[in-house]
This record gives sequence, structure tokens and C-alpha cells, in this order.
Amino acid sequence: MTLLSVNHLKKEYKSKRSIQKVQALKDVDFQVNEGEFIAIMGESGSGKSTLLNCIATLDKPTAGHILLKEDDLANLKNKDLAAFRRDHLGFVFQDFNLLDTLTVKDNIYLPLVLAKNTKGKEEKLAVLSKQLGISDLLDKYPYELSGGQQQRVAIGRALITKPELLLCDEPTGALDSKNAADILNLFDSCHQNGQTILMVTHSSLSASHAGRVLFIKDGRVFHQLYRGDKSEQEMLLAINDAMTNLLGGQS
Ligand SMILES: Nc1ncnc2c1ncn2[C@@H]1O[C@H](COP(=O)(O)OP(=O)(O)OP(=O)(O)O)[C@@H](O)[C@H]1O
Repeated sequence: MTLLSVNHLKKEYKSKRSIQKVQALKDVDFQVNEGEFIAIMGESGSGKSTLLNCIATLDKPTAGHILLKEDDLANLKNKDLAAFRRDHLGFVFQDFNLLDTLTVKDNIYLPLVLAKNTKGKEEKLAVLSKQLGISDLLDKYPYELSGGQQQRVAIGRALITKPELLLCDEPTGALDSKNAADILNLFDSCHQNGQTILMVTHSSLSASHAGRVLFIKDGRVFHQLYRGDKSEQEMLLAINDAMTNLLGGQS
């Protein structure tokens, strides 16, 4: 079943230096089924963050539509956007974005507190923290944790509300290879548990965990690669080939 529909999305920015507009997205069109793990790749400036920000309702498209199930995001009123994000979306960023004044536990509880939906929070936390391997970190503060541990906490905060869609922007970008691999394995298990994930990344290795990779170029979906029966290693080679052939060798 389709969870997300991105229909003929266009986004123009006014340029500060000239009257000419920047066309960040020209005609982006794709669908995401429930339970899919999708990576979005493309050269710097190809529009990946713009696309993610539009889906996250943090930016408004110039034309086209984004539907999450039946909800057309264009119909949401500004005053309802924060609640929509809280109720339907989870976010994982490169820089973790945890609040240093709150313990790990309270960082993870935050979306539930904001939604005034704290019933059963201890049980939800216990299940999630076990899954994420952070049960013994719950009373610590973010500045006491390694980058990999902080990203686990950020994933906990993103998942505690059981969002329909998890949006990730370079989630392994600030991590060393061991911690990046651990985080990617976590995404794999979330995916196996049915979580739908959309991840922007420059990393072929990160993208090789996805079931489908969308390559963005010149404001459009230029190419798609399905994992199918490929192993992670075979997918990695296929992604690197695609990057070399289609995008001019960037990875
Ligand atoms: N607020 C803005 N105002 C004007 N132009 C913008 C704005 N945000 C992005 N752009 C332009 O839109 C295009 C797409 O930018 P975007 O940040 O989406 O690319 P990206 O693929 O995420 O790049 P990177 O991989 O470097 O993060 C670029 O040409 C960029 O300069």
C-alpha cells in the first residue's frame, strides 16, 4: 500500500544575487510503499535536502503535491504543521540534535510530552531502549555519550511515537565507520519490523542497506536502483556503478 506520494514536485528559490530563480526541484515524482527503506542520493546541490524538507513540511513546494496516505500536505494549515509532524513523522539528523539539558530518558520522552500522550511511556521506553542497546544510558546526559550512542538516542526519540515515516538526513555523516555500521544495522532491524524509512545520504555504503535507491539529478529522479536479491555488497557495487555512470563519479 502506498504511504507517500510525491507528485510532480517543483521548488523554486529566489536567488539573492540575481532575478533568476534557482530551480531546486523541477519535477520530482515517486511513490513509497508502506514498509519500504529508500535512500536518496545525488550530487551536492541536486535538491536532496529540499525534497526532504518539503516532505517534512518544513518547506513548501512551488508546485506539485505530497500525500501521506490521504493527507495532502498542501492542505495543512500552518498552525497544524507541528502537530502533523509530531503525529506522523520521525526525524534523524546528522548532528543528533539532542537537548543537552535533558537526560537520555527525557530526550526520548519529549515527543510524547509535547503530544500530551505520556500514557504507558515507561513500557514504550523499555522496549525501545532494549532494541537500541541504550538501556544502561537512560539517566545520562547527551554530552556524556559517544556520537554513536547519541545517534541511537536520537533514533529512540524519533521512534517513540511510532511514526508512519522515518526521515533521515545523513544519519551516519558524523560517525566513524564502526558506529555508522551499527546505526545502519539498527535501521535494518527497524525496517524488518515494518518501519518505513526515507534516508538522504552521500554514502554508497549507507544506501546499500536500502531496498531502493533514488538518484536525483537536475531536479528530477534520474534513476532508481532496486536491491531485489542483491547482497549488500552487490548493491554497493551497483550503487557505485550508477554514481560513476550517471552522476559523473561522485560518491
Ligand atoms: N533557501 C534557499 N535559497 C536559495 N537557494 C536555495 C535554498 N536552499 C537550497 N537552495 C538551492 O537549491 C539547490 C538544491 O539545494 P539542496 O540543499 O536541496 O541540495 P542537496 O542535494 O541537499 O545538497 P547537499 O548534498 O550539498 O546537501 C542548490 O542549488 C541550492 O543552492
